Amino acid sequence: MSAPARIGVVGGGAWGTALANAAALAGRDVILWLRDTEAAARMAATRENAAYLPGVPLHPRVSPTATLGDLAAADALLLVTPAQTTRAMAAALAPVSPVTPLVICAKGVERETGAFLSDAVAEARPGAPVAILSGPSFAHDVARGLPTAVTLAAADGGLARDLAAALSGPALRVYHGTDPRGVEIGGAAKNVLAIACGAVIGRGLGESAKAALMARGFAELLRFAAAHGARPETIMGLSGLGDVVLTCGSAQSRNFAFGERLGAGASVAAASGGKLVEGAATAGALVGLARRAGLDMPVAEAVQAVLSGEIDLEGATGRLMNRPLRAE
Ligand SMILES: NC(=O)c1ccc[n+]([C@@H]2O[C@H](COP(=O)([O-])OP(=O)(O)OC[C@H]3O[C@@H](n4cnc5c(N)ncnc54)[C@H](O)[C@@H]3O)[C@@H](O)[C@H]2O)c1
Ligand SMILES: O=P(O)(O)OC[C@H](O)CO
Repeated sequence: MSAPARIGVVGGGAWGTALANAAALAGRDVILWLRDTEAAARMAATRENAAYLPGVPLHPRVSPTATLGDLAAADALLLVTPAQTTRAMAAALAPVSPVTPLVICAKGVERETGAFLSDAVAEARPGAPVAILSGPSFAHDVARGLPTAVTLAAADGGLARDLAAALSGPALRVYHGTDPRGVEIGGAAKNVLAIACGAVIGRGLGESAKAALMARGFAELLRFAAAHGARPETIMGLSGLGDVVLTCGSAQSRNFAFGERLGAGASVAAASGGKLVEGAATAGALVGLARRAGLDMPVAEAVQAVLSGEIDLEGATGRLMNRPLRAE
């Protein structure tokens, strides 16, 4: 494909709006679809997404809409609703734009089926090219034009290159690649690890413990990725290591903040503060995939055991610290 001129963004939360602004800054015309008609009208009138990105002006090239059919004019579609809704969104788009390339920007694994999002989307919308965009990127940073870099990968390297060029702008540098599995695994798994790191800080176990957990969690991410056909260099890049460092090191992350509140004694139900916590939705599916592949993922297992109420945080810490000693 040649570089797409019009980008459709599906989902008007924090990340969808930030990506819409970034694509507009990159020179694209952007159709931003929201499911809520009133919210779309309000955004069009006020030129601001007050619910998710207050104080950030919407770029003039971004047109909010609640009409799914408007997305038919787009040359590429970014899927930016929560991971657990990605399959349904892709299916809803099938009649509107059956072959338009889809870029999955959500981070997670399907809870019900254990499917990677690229497989879920391919099933829901066969025949349409699929790409993944992921990397260290807080919506509030990107929306304010602060610089970062992410990776966009697709099986078709030419498609990935064209899409990356279309979305790259003054503050968002989009690298391209041909390992979509590696990119999606990094984005999904780092959220689970960030919950664990947040919990360590919330319990007052210290920065040394957090660093040790991050490193061991990263080792299990590498094992998981290799067993699922991803390339190690992808995991060492922006969408793996880059996003682990960001998300596990900042209370700006919703996953980290959720873990931190759990560590401080909040219940699982209360700890999200009503925000989207993708790692909580993905932990069980990630652990299920690891078990099926015969992989040892003690950090992800500990997160899932705490979330399911099987053990408390003290029990999880004891379990991790008392594992048999082994070579690194
Ligand atoms: N916020 C970030 O910094 C950031 C950065 C990179 C990736 N992501 C990923 O992007 C995805 C979305 O995150 P977000 O931060 O935009 O979340 P958000 O909570 O800010 O917004 C989610 C949006 O999706 C909409 N939505 C929810 N369910 C829907 C459904 N069934 N159908 C249609 N729309 C629905 C909501 O109304 C809302 O507009 C997540 O997978 C997240 O991991 C977020
Ligand atoms: O706020 P979080 O934890 O969903 O993280 C946002 C992004 O994924 C960071 O790259």
